[in-house]
Amino acid sequence: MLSLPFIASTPQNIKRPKVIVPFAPRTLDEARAAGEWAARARKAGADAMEWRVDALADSVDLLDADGPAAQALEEAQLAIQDQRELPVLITVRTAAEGGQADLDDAAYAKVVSGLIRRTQLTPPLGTQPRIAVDVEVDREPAAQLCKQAGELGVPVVASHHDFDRTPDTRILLAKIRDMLLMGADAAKIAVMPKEPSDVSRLLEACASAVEVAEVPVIAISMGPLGRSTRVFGGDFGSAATFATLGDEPTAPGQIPVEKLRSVWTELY
Ligand SMILES: O=C1C[C@@](O)(C(=O)O)C[C@@H](O)[C@@H]1O
Repeated sequence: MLSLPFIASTPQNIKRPKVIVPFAPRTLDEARAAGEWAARARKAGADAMEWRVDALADSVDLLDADGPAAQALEEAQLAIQDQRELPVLITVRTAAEGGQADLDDAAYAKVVSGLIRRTQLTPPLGTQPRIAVDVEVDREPAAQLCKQAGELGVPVVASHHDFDRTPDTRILLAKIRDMLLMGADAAKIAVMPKEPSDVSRLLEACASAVEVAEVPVIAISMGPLGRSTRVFGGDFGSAATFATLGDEPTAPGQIPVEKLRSVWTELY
């Protein structure tokens, strides 16, 4: 298994999942503030940041592998590394899964593959990878992207989102199994509950996946109804949770990182 420093992987700290705070700049100017933003995130208690590259989709061409978005990302990663290396999860969330990047499978493969290649070049020689890449398991090139990342030593957090419903438990577990078969270094599911039993079912699926998976599992129930999973998901084996840094949430139900920390400090 590849090391994935921003994901809790030992039973001792599982109750306090790692906190990943999304950074979603919409313009290159906003992206240039990444180093500063990372410093604030670290101070507020983030264990890692997620760079939502898809948020740039309206202002730059994500498909241009050597274009401004890729260069901004590289500059920003260097700036972030100066901030005592807050680990980064790089995500291109497609419109099909609630993101801003309206890409077909071929375009998704091109953008993510380009990021994997650049990511591999970014950490200074001889240091551990501190950067992982999100791969949506439902995109046709997912397996090929996981393979490429594995060959280049870039950890993959495979993901599946459903903003409309919580699929059957059988489907949730099959998604996680697909992620593991593709060689992902972590498996993440974020789904929308319609009723309380959807939330408990998601947590149950998480707990049973954790028993067999050899990599960290992240399970999130979104929206106000699913908020408990963002706070107490660790009790069911979920290895990480996403929280805001005073910015707009990147998914419904996210809570501020400071609030999350203070609840945990009181309870655990
Ligand atoms: O996969 C996830 C989880 C998430 O959707 C959430 O529900 O917090 C937020 C996204 O930014 C991230 O890529």
